[in-house]
Amino acid sequence: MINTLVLPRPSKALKFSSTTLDGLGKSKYRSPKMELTLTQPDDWHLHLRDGDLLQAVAPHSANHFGRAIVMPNLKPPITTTALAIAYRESILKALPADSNFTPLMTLYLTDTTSPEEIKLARRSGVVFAVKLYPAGATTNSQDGVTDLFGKCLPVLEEMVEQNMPLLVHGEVTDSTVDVFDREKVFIDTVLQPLIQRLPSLKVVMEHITTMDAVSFVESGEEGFLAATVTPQHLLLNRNALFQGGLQPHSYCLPVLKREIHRQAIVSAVTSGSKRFFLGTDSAPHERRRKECPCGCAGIYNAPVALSLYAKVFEEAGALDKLEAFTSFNGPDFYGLPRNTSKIKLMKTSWKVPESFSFSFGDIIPMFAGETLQWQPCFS
Ligand SMILES: NC(=O)N[C@@H](CC(=O)O)C(=O)O
Ligand SMILES: [Zn+2]
Ligand SMILES: [Zn+2]
Repeated sequence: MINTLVLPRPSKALKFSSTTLDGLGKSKYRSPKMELTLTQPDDWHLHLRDGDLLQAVAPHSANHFGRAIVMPNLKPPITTTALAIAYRESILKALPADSNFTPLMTLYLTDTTSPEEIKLARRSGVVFAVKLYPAGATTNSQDGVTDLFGKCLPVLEEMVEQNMPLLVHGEVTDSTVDVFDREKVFIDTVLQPLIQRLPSLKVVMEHITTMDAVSFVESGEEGFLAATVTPQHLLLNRNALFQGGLQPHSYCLPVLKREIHRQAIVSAVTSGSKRFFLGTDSAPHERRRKECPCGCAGIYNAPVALSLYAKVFEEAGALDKLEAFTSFNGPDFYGLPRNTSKIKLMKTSWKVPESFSFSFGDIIPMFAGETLQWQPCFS
């Protein structure tokens, strides 16, 4: 299925602009009028959290995405199939009544995860991957793996048996390694040896940030090695962290890198390669946990992600490649059916809210208060 770029369709566009676009009046509608019709996208890397945060953010993802790989780094983490089943139930309860959103659950790998747990996960039908957090690498990773080859080989071998993908936060945690080099060193010291040892293990390198990761993924076996890519790593370089002062809402892990890396990632995803697919890494934290002396890592992008991906592909002159990235490459890699429903993106200016306010606090979205050009809408 090829995505359709229709230009112009004035009457339909105006109808959408007045009735279905959030907070948007006809007066803001700009020419030339364009709309993109895409097979409904999925998000292959999402943090939905739990409790109040889950209630707050689940509708944003459910509005735009059909399915999402839900990350297991809760406190305490989702380390068993039983916990994943219970977490899935609470996600389903947090969704709007008419939502068809499907959470695809993951297990948090630890030094003590058993091969039997992988069998249970596969049999459950609701767990679709296992997530590797090197202990100490990122938010809520303290229970992660301390020694992958020393502690986890039997589990990884069982994952090969069960055709269960390993999703990887690809950074070393050695404090003597420069924070901007941690992804590259992880590729050289962990991922390369892992793939050599277990070539039939399906591996997704999550939220890639460097040209080194691009080359590594491109050199792997298609169908066995792939990567998710976030809006922030496509649109921002490390200057964004210090633009006019310290910018906590641009801080995520792996940290933003140099412009040359951003460009390599843009080239990779807009090339049409099947090895790269949409994973927002939308990672909400309450404002007071970001704007504080030791602010935590994570960017909340669920409400803006599709607009931002469209912007990247448009600026690269590759809108014809957008749909494969948002809607085909992910399910194809996971061996799941592609979605059949469609969504539309309208080329129209809209302002990103400054914040989302809830009784428990505020969440600041990526590009808060800025004007974007593509807006998802539903007819
Ligand atoms: N990306 C982030 O900066 N943070 C994520 C964890 C992760 O994906 O590494 C989070 O859970 O907040
Ligand atoms: Zn991560
Ligand atoms: Zn993440």
